[in-house]
Amino acid sequence: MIRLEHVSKVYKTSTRPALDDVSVEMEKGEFVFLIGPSGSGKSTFLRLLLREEVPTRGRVYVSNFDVAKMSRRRVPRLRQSIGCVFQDFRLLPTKTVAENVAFALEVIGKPRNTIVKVVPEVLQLVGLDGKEDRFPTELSGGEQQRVAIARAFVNRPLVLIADEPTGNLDPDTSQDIMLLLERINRTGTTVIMATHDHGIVDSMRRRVVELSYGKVVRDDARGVYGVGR
Ligand SMILES: Nc1ncnc2c1ncn2[C@@H]1O[C@H](COP(=O)(O)OP(=O)(O)OP(=O)(O)O)[C@@H](O)[C@H]1O
Repeated sequence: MIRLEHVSKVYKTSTRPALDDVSVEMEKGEFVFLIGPSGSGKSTFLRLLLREEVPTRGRVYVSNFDVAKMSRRRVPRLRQSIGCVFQDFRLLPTKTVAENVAFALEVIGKPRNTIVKVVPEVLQLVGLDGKEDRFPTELSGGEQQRVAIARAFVNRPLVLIADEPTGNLDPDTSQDIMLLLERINRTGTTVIMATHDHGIVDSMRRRVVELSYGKVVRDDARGVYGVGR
């Protein structure tokens, strides 16, 4: 599903590689935590999957996309197969909950009758039925993240990338968001989550890929956040 082969990334303004000869493979349906200290390369890893950056060396494959080599014209198709969730939710403030989710389908040209059918379904899946007409400012942080997850998932992506999705949430709300990401993962969607949250990683016991100075220093099938720390 996802394969990086000897990937290095050196940003133009930097001498030290942000990623340094990374080779890793993730299967369809896996749940993978990407961990490591600030600056270790997690966001760079995720940006390469989305073709927001191209590697300096190496190959990146997502599903049947040769991400680094594909033409610019095909990039929107790649991005349609990857849903994204961020720490700061990134909702459109002037749109309601339902409109935020519908917008993700409108921009890729889905027909109206599909949109009116699937938006309520996904809002129910994330536990937001009854709140479809609220604006983001009228929601708690946890609810806003649910909207963001609904928006990321409504097009049934192959992969869901979550970059610190619980970074702005309290522990109980974080736990609820993790249950939701697990539920999405059970539908067969590969989930890759960058996080600094020890508690979540330790309680879920999923695959843990640890980066340090741009290198993969650990890859455990049912890992915890810190080994020997
Ligand atoms: N656009 C950029 N231009 C130059 N250097 C960059 C750029 N983006 C990231 N870097 C550098 O690349 C390295 C890896 O950064 P990256 O953001 O991937 O780390 P991270 O593990 O996601 O960190 P954090 O946990 O703080 O989000 C860092 O040294 C960072 O300063």
